[in-house]
Amino acid sequence: MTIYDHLGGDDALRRAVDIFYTSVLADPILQPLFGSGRPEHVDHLTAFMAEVFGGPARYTGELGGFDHIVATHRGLRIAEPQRQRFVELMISAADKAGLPTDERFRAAWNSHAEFGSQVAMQNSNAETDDELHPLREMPRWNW
Ligand code: HEM
Repeated sequence: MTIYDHLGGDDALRRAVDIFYTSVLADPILQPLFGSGRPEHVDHLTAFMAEVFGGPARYTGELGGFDHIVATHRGLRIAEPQRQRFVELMISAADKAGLPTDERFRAAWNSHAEFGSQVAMQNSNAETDDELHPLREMPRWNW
């Protein structure tokens, strides 16, 4: 079974991402990066994470794929305290959304947040293509 199926599929993932995004927009450290928010963010982040966790590849097929997510983060200049807060809110969204609590799933969820936020932060601060994170394709999380 994929991580995506284990966590409850699209409904459960979307619920967690929705809670996460609401908490981001209410957070004094993160909100300045996100402004007043974008209505499509929850859908796009849900699609991205679904694909990473073994669900449908809609982010690659319909939403611009990996190159687009790199481009979106470039120039944001994410700082380490913002990256850490992002991870904390992602972890707490899993609790609030009632996602499974088994250690194996939570380790996957948390490590994805940690890794993805490192990639996003590096790409957000890259001034040349050489400074981008070496990851060049959608990551895939497996058990
Ligand atoms: C696991 C780590 C991350 C993932 C999976 C991720 C994913 C995404 C996705 C899917 C989008 C929307 C792009 C689109 O429209 O297709 C996005 C946009 C954005 N992300 Fe990230 N991101 C991550 C980390 C971060 C971090 C650490 C920050 C800042 C602390 C950040 C800040 C932003 C901002 C400001 C936008 C643009 C606003 C928007 O499109 O709503 N991201 N990210």
